Amino acid sequence: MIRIENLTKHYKEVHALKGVSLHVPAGELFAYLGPNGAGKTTTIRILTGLTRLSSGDAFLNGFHIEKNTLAAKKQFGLVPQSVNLDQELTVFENLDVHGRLFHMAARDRKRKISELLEYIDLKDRVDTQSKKLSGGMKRRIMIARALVHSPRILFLDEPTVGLDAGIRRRIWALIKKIQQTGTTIFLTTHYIEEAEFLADRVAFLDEGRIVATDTPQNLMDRLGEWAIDRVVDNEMQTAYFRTREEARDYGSRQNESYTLRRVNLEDAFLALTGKKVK
Ligand SMILES: Nc1ncnc2c1ncn2[C@@H]1O[C@H](COP(=O)(O)OP(=O)(O)OP(=O)(O)O)[C@@H](O)[C@H]1O
Repeated sequence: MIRIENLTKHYKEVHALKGVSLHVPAGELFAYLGPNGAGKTTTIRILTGLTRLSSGDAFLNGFHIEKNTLAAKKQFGLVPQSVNLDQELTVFENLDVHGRLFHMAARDRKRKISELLEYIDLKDRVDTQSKKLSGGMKRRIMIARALVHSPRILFLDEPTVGLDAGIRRRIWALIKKIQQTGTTIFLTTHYIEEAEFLADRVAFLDEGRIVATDTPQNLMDRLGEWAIDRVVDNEMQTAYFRTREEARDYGSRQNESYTLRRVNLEDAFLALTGKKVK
């Protein structure tokens, strides 16, 4: 559904993408994970026609993004990182404008908007001015807006950035629900637990290069199941183990106090790049 081949992007002397290739099959929820500046937004901007690529190819549902732009643009909905609803317009008007851009008939727009507001549990806000909504509601409305024209692919750029933990979980539930309708979802995040919870597969992006692509479980299994953290000479050191017993045994032989915990995706990223995601 999404195919990227050897994609590069230069902004003058900055090499934001240095040859990214990946394939996301239909229906998959794919997370693109990396620290600030890794190139996540640049990739989404290229795929959605907001920035031109420097070299390489990219296809959405078989349509080349620069040779068959119009058809490619119909394949996706985009939820950008920052809130860009028209604050003066009502919820209905914000969604309706989007439907008009895709030349949907008035009756179809009305039906689809009502269906989507029901789906995201905000039907009672249909006539509310967008500026009166909470941050979490605005995010849900932006997701609904991206779905008005029934795209096959949904791009979510940091969909829960700045939201508190409870609201973040609500958005996660909505994203899972959308995937269950068969939509392919491409999500960027620097919240490790978001990728771990949501994604079928994850790509780790570091300085414009993909360093690993796999399921969250396989990426973590490369290290083991248990980790021991301890502070040695003011530095955190982590050791990995297959079993809890091995880890406990190791811990009991150390002079310092230690913390025993399960391996997470952050460990996998750190092991591959030497960096933390956050
Ligand atoms: N318009 C631009 N002009 C020049 N450099 C840019 C531009 N947009 C991005 N960059 C640079 O390209 C690199 C990748 O940026 P990008 O925004 O894609 O990263 P990101 O992984 O999305 O980070 P974040 O999590 O902060 O959004 C960074 O070094 C950034 O400074």
